[in-house]
This record gives sequence, structure tokens and C-alpha cells, in this order.
Amino acid sequence: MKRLSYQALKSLNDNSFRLKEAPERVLQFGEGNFLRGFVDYFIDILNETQSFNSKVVVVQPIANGLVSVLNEQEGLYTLYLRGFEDGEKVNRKRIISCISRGINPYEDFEAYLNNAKNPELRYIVSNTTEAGIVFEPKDQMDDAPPSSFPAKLTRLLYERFKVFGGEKGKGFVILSCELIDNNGIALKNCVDQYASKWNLGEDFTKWVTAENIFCSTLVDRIVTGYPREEAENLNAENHYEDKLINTAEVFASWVIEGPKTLADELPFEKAGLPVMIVDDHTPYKKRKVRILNGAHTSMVLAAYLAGKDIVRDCMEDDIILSFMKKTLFEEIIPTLTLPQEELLSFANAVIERFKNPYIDHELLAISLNSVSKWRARVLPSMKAYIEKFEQLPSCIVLSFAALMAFYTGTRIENGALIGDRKGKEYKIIDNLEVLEFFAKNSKALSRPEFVSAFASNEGFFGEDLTKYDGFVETVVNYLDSIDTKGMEAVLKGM
Ligand SMILES: NC(=O)c1ccc[n+]([C@@H]2O[C@H](COP(=O)([O-])OP(=O)(O)OC[C@H]3O[C@@H](n4cnc5c(N)ncnc54)[C@H](O)[C@@H]3O)[C@@H](O)[C@H]2O)c1
Ligand SMILES: O=P(O)(O)OC[C@@H](O)[C@@H](O)[C@H](O)[C@H](O)CO
Repeated sequence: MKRLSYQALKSLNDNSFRLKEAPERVLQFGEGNFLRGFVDYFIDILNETQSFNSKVVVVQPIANGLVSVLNEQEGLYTLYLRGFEDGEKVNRKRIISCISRGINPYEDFEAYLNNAKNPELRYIVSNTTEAGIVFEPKDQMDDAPPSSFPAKLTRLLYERFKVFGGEKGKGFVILSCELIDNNGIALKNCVDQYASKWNLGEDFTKWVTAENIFCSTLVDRIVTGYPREEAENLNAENHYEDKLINTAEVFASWVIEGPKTLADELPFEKAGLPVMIVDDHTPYKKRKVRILNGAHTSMVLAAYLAGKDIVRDCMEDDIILSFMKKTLFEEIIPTLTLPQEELLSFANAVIERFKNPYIDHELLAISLNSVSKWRARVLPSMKAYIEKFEQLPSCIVLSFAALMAFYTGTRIENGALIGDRKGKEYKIIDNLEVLEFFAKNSKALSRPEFVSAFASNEGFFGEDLTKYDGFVETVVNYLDSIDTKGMEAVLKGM
């Protein structure tokens, strides 16, 4: 079978939309599933419907990655969007052709920097995970490349400044998609820190601020990536081999905080795409992180221990669905200040999205780094609930106990702590400090000591959770019940 390429599609008489040649106007940090199922999809639609006429150059942010595979396929890949739209089942295939090439800056740093000299380049997008936007003090101006994403970006901006610093309108619109608070501001702060540390001069710093727009954005789409089980059949159906097939839900939302003028140059709205340009993205972010990500993080660890493997199966289980609904409607939503109707409608839509018959969203994939996720996505709801109702939110506290039960293990192997579900081992992935805490303490301490030691670790939670009245005792009781009755029975009792 031929590999996916422009020639292969031609010989298959595939007449779907493709744009082979166009100016490279977008530079993208990250070649992962998410950006390919979200931003690149939007750009592809703009190219087809709005004559956006832009190609995307993809930069691999870390040494290992997929740009070589992307180049083997001339930037092409197949995206399947699956779910419901206006009540109808949808399974839509699209060959995405907006990517011109991928660059690995660890192999060809010059090719990376040369992008700065391209006068047509206007947009920079990134998704380098929650770990990507960091200031790494070891990074030097003459590293080729420096290790962190913000340091790589600063190098590129400096090259741009050297070539076009005297011209108006040659800065970039920078759209950060990382799921951290105020991602655009955080990125700009790192760039400013490098500019100062590397002595790049006041003119450069002024140019960065005056000529570049750092937008904080909120992204929302469940992108499930390469469909391992189905790939062989899909390739056979398509008559070409695609090593980068991507899958995602149909729903998408991109909220971009930036000047209204952006709407003129980025015609998302005209194309009917779910992208909003707003003055303040933070209410949307809070709603999404607390409700959607909060529902994931507060449910999946308990559900996994109760024997489930994917999100949809949880939605088909009355006990788990009731637990999630109680968490959402009685403990999370009452703590949010946005209009209730809007919150309820968002939460109901999330439940429908989790039921998506086409998407197998693995609980173990969502469980990655659950300690920092619980802190960022669930703890704020617990605190707001205690403040409002002067009592503990029972489902949220159970989710904390479920996290501890899920993380119970004593052996670390190849960077993962090994857990046990009814005699079957699973991998717990988080940062080493968290894994070592559990490996050392889960069995060595008494249960109250274990819960107190975990809950009081300010490095994990930013504060001491033992200060909340009854918190430790309730978690200990839940853990006792999980041990004696099993997770399913405890969830049923809720
Ligand atoms: N998949 C989804 O449904 C979804 C939805 C919304 C947001 N997100 C977020 O998007 C991010 C990426 O998800 P994905 O599904 O594309 O994952 P992925 O594993 O396919 O891609 C990860 C990308 O991040 C880069 N990366 C990893 N560690 C990095 C580091 N330390 N510094 C710089 N770059 C780094 C990799 O090079 C790669 O390009 C995650 O943080 C996730 O929270 C994912
Ligand atoms: O991607 P993570 O690992 O940060 O979190 C897991 C899920 O909660 C997340 O991927 C959601 O599905 C996504 O944020 C929806 O937009």
C-alpha cells in the first residue's frame, strides 16, 4: 500500500480539498495530536473556505517527536471527527493539507531560525503541554537550540527583530494553547526574562511588546489521537497508509483573548468556526477547567478502580454517572459565579460529549499527572464549596481518597509507579517526587499518618489541606471503606 502523499492522492483520484503550495504564514510549536486535531483543522478550513492561503511550518519542541514522520507524508494526515452534531451522528473524514513541513531544531537549528526571515510569517501557535512554558535558567543565547520552548521563541523573535525590527507590522500574533492560566502572559513573561538575562537590549524588549500580540487562549476539544485498533482497517479503506491518523470529537471551542482587529485578519467567524475573540477569556477558562476537566479528574480514578477503562463506559454505568452528576451539579456548579443557566447547559453538553459513541477516551490516559490536575482542576471547587456552605463536599473529598487509592503502590519501574487493580497491574505516571512519596509511604505509614502526610504536602497542593475541618478523617474513612467494600460499593453509597 502506498504511503499518504500528494501523488498517492492524485493517483487515487481523490478530489477532496488540498492546498499544496502557499506562503508559510503560521509557525507551530508542537506536532502532537491536539494541535493537529484542532488548530491545523481550523486553518485547513480557512484555506478551503476563506482563501486564507497559508501553510503551517511545524517545529518539534523537544528532541524526540514526529516531524520526520510528518515530512515522510509531505505534512498530510487524515483526521476523523466523530460524535453528534445537531442530534445527528457524525463521522467525518478530512485530509489535512495545511502543513508544509516539519523542522526538528535539534537537527537543523538554522532552518528553524530562517523562519524569522520570512516576511509572510505572521502567526505563531503553540501547545507544548503544561510543562512547556517555563523559564529554564540554564538556557543560553548561543545554544542551538536552547532547551525550553520560550527560549527557542526568544531566539526566533530576536532574529526577526534584527531583520525587520525597523518595519511596522512585522511582529507576530502569538496564540498559546497550553492549558495553564493566562498562557499568553506566562509566555511573554518568559520571553522578557530571557531578553533581560541574555542582554538583548531595550530596543528589542520594546519591539517585543509593541509589535507582537501575545494572546492567552482557551482550547476545548477531546482529541484522542491515533486509533491503534482501527488503523489497519482505516488504511485499507483509504487505500493509502497514514502513520499519523488522528481522531477527535466534533465539538470544539477556541476562545482567544485579543484585540477585536484580529477578527479581520483571522476569518474564523466568517467560516462558521467555533472561535471567539474576546476581551477576557478567564470566565470561559474557569467554566471549562472546573466543569469538564474537574469532572474527568474527580471521576476517572474512582471509575478505574471500579473496573472501568474508558469514559463512555462510565457514562453507561448508573452508579458512576450519578456520582459524576452529583459532583458536578451539587458541588462544582454551585461554587461558580457565571449565569447558572449557562453553566448547566455547559455541564449537560459535557455529559453528552463524554457519551460520544465513537470516542474511546482511556481513563489511564486522563490519569496522567493526577496530583497536579487535582490541585488545579478540583481543589478550587472544594475550597469555594467550603467557603460557601461551611462543610466538606462529600464527592470531591471521595475523589481525593480515590486518588490516594489509585496511587497506592510500592514499586517504581521505568518511571512509573505500579498499581494493582484486582490482581492486574497498571502504570501510574506522575512526577518522580509524587511517585516516590507513594512508593515510600503507602504501606509504611498508618492510614491516618499516610493521609495527613499527603494532604499536608504544600509542594503538591500549594497549601496544607489538613487545615480543613474533618478532611483527614473523612478521607481515612473513605479509604477504609474502599478497602473493605470495594470502590463500586462506595460510589453506590454516595
Ligand atoms: N488531547 C486532548 O484532548 C487535549 C485537549 C485539550 C488540551 N490538551 C492539552 O494539550 C497538550 C498536548 O496534548 P496532545 O494530545 O497533543 O499530546 P501529544 O503527546 O500528542 O503531544 C505533546 C506535544 O507537546 C510537546 N511537549 C511535550 N513535553 C514538552 C516540554 N517539556 N516542552 C515542550 N514541549 C513539550 C511534544 O513535543 C508534542 O508536540 C496536553 O498538555 C493536554 O493537556 C489536550
Ligand atoms: O489532556 P490532559 O491530560 O491535560 O487532561 C485530560 C482531559 O481532561 C483533557 O484532555 C480534556 O479531554 C480536554 O481538556 C478537553 O478539551
